[in-house]
Amino acid sequence: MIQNNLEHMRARALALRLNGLLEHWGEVGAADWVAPLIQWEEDERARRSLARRLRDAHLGKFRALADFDWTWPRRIERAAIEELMSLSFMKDASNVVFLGPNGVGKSTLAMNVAHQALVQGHTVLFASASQMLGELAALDSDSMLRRRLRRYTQPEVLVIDEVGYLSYSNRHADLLFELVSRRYQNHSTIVTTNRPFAEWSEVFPNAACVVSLVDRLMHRAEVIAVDGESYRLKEARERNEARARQRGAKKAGREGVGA
Ligand SMILES: Nc1ncnc2c1ncn2[C@@H]1O[C@H](COP(=O)(O)OP(=O)(O)OP(=O)(O)O)[C@@H](O)[C@H]1O
Repeated sequence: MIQNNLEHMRARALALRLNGLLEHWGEVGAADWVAPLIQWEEDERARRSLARRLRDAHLGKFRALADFDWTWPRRIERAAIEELMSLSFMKDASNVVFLGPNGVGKSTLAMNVAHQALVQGHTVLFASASQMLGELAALDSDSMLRRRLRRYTQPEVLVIDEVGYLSYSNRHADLLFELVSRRYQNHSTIVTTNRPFAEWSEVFPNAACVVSLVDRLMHRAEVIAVDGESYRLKEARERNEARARQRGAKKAGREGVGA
């Protein structure tokens, strides 16, 4: 038992590359202070790794799933979304597509899944479709393009947000196809879009690669459809109603004092 424990601790020290400690393992391996030292080192490295991956992911601020109002959307598959949080879709590099109209929480849900992947130790990159494709299309040297494509190919989860709000050129379509092909069967891609795939030929008009692009994205993909009224509009309406009530209360107060 004690021997097993020592072996296990030595393996952890090896994984941490604590070479100085390993060099003197025969003398100090069984000492009381070794276990906490290894634990501190593991905790600190995990903390730094998460901080680094969070910084590189460019997720920005988002509402946590715990504060998501499941009763607001007319249609939402809560169980399917909660299942996504287990990240099982990443095991076979499946993709996820959040489909629905404006303001129903597609980006928020995608960001929650992406954040869960970060917490579980994966690398993530969040990008808006137009910013990403615009940036790639502006690169005129092949070597820069290859390098930049790698930035979007390597993360274990790439979120491409808001495909479909603008219409794109053939060059944009080719770049998205290139990216999706490189990630295909290697890493998961999460897409948010307001347009069903049947309409992507309008998002990428005249682009020859649209059918192949959709084919690769959809080969292994879970489509999560969310439908309903915009939560942004709901919040704006509630803010206006609260302001109107405040104004009404102030007016009533003034009239009350004057009376
Ligand atoms: N059901 C919900 N409960 C709580 N907040 C929500 C809900 N749905 C959306 N929101 C909030 O509304 C705002 C808009 O949501 P989000 O950007 O995720 O929607 P979207 O579907 O991606 O919209 P768009 O397509 O316009 O980008 C965010 O601040 C988000 O936190």
